[in-house]
Amino acid sequence: MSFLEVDDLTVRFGDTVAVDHVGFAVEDTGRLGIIGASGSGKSVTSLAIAGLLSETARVTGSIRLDGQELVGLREREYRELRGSKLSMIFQEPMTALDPTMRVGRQIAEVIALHERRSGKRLTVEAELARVGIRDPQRVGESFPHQLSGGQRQRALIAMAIINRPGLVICDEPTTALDVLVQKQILGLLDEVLTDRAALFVSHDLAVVREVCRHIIVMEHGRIVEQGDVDDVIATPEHEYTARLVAAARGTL
Ligand SMILES: Nc1ncnc2c1ncn2[C@@H]1O[C@H](COP(=O)(O)OP(=O)(O)OP(=O)(O)O)[C@@H](O)[C@H]1O
Repeated sequence: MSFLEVDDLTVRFGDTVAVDHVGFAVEDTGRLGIIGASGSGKSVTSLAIAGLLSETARVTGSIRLDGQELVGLREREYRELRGSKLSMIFQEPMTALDPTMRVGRQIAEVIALHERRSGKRLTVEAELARVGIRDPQRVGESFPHQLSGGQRQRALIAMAIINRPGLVICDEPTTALDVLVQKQILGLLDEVLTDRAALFVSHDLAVVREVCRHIIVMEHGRIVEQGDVDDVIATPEHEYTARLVAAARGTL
């Protein structure tokens, strides 16, 4: 049994089929890249797994995390799960962080939840240092707008791994960053995702290749190709994948 097993997942918004009979599996230290153009269903797939779709979404099929069925779970149960077994890292850290609260306090809140559950003591400074922040005290005392984009994303990554979740879903985690900082954050993700399962959503093939061995390619809500990332890039079988690879030439 894989750590994450998605079978026959379909998500509808009214008559729109956003995700169409999708299935894949991720082992407990595996990493799967989900790639595709805008509107192909990447985000809806990851939001379905995290239980963060709007109430208008109709989800059918099966999502099993560590053996537990998630489709049909109540919001309260999902919240419990998001605080323990799974977490998400989004594109824009400015919207994911509370602009009115110092970063250290936001991290302390997640730590408090974790300590209540695990009994383990953690400190804000150690958690910020874990994600490569060199001056954790200053960063902890800052408001989000006083930090660089890279520092904000590091703070969010710290929050996402405090509970040591078995699955981390990264949705375009470096898209908002400039190329140099993007490289650093990808290096950090590569490090912090080592002992867990990860889903890595991106429209950028070069980014996915940095961190994932396996990818699925989505178009119009369906998986049109999957396999080893280097094989897919070298010999794309689907015409849509070939176009993605051609568009990414020069960055691969
Ligand atoms: N809340 C919603 N209500 C109605 N339709 C939605 C909703 N969320 C997503 N969709 C539709 O589902 C489809 C898939 O969207 P999704 O956001 O998963 O694409 P994506 O591949 O992640 O694209 P992007 O890279 O732009 O984020 C799109 O046609 C989108 O319009």
